[in-house]
Amino acid sequence: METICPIDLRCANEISALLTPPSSPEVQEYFDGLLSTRQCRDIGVKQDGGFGKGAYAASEFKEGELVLKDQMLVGAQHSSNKIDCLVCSFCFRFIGSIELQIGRRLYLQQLGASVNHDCDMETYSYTSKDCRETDSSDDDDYSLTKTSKKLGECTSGSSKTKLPLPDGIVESLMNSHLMLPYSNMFSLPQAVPCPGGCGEAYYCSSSCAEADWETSHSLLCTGERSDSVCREALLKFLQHADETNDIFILAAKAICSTILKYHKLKATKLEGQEKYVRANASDHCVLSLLLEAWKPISMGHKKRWWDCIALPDDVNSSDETAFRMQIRELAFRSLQLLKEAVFDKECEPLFSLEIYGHVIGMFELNNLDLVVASPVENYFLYIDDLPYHEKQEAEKITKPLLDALGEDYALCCQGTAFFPLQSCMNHSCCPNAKAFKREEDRDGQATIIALTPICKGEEVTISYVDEDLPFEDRQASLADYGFICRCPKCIEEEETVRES
Ligand SMILES: C[S@@+](CC[C@H](N)C(=O)[O-])C[C@H]1O[C@@H](n2cnc3c(N)ncnc32)[C@H](O)[C@@H]1O
Repeated sequence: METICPIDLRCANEISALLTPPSSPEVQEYFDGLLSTRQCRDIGVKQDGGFGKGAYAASEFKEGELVLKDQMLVGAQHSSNKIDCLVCSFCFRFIGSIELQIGRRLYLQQLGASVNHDCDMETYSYTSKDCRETDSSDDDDYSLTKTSKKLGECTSGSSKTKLPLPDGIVESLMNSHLMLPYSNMFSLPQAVPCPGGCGEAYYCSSSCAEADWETSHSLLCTGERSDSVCREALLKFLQHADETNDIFILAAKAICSTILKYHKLKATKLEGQEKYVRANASDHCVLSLLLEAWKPISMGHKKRWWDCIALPDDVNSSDETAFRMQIRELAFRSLQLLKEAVFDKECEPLFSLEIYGHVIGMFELNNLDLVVASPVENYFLYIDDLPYHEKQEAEKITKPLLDALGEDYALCCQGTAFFPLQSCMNHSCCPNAKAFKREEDRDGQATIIALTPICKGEEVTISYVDEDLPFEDRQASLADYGFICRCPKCIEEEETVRES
């Protein structure tokens, strides 16, 4: 495919440095540092097992034991899920109050914002065939990767008739005039608005607001105090991502966090220098600092998005080249909008299509569903469990709300996130660990539990696909990750298939 992005030519050397896989000692040092900050017992990341990096047990694990709780490096709530719940834009905790969560949902429902939620819209043919996202309430495991949503794909999809409420109820829920019985048992952090004034991002605390601002939101905020170059272009970029694939928002967060980190590193470096050196500091890219800022992204396994995305079922294999070209053009359109919005001359290589494609590809190959359980569900369950008289009394108020909300009355926060340690885990069709999202683990983190006893020194493996599928289906699904599985189960079943 010919080059369509001039930055790819102009910054070829820098791009090559950014995409060079880190050395083994660098990998070791980075992940050892990360592991020291995580809730985990004795695992390590090594780069030698034949499939690139892998995670290894540094001591024994018993069946059912927690192997790792990993925090996301970068994550985003699905655009379509934003009407279902109000969560902290940085840590994804539910915020406001039970009343606000219910009132806001009903208000948006009334506005007809959930019109797209009947999932009848035509699916966007550019997105992965494997948008295997299921309703998380029915599914206890994380699904690895392919979490980007198709246009019109929805999280709330109840077809059950929702009963309307009398006038004024929704408003009084939203402005806290109506207090629901027992809701004080489920208090949520107050919603802190974005300091940039976008009115889009809310937080559970000022520390989350500050952290998000410093990490990437100062560049991606559409408010008056935004540091973006052009707010109109930013709005266009966000709209384009909403309409096509919200994985672009994740890629923008990764690029912006690298830019902000680069400038912080540069400022720290200049701090100790003479005044005239600071005044004359060039605005040329200091590659060593850009590489340092890029380190967390450099550690992720990557391929170009248009090379690794699975061919959708409705695309004929004879049209594969044209399809991949379209995907690349879609990414280029998104990149152009992002560039107009937040371009930074010193970090120009980050705006090359090569880098953008690899960042999106990294999310495509590694991401897990992000799931945070709704406190609204717990609230209604609590009411349901009350002693008979208290329940009857409470339900005079809560029952009409439940009826108005419909059967998907308490949807989880759903999104997609990159978990750096979990993403080092290789696949096996007979895995010894599993990424769960049990009720108690729906907190936005990736929870890895031992499925079998794991010995010291053994590789920790998870299954990227449903390991109970027949051999051929498993291999077909794994082709999306660009490898053929040669685990003992596959070798055995391959022979059986060949013999039959
Ligand atoms: C989520 S990453 C796992 C970590 C990866 N090995 C790394 O170096 O970062 C997934 C990629 O690892 C490789 N991989 C994982 N499991 C494998 C297996 N059983 N056989 C061959 N390659 C595997 C494939 O390249 C796959 O796309």
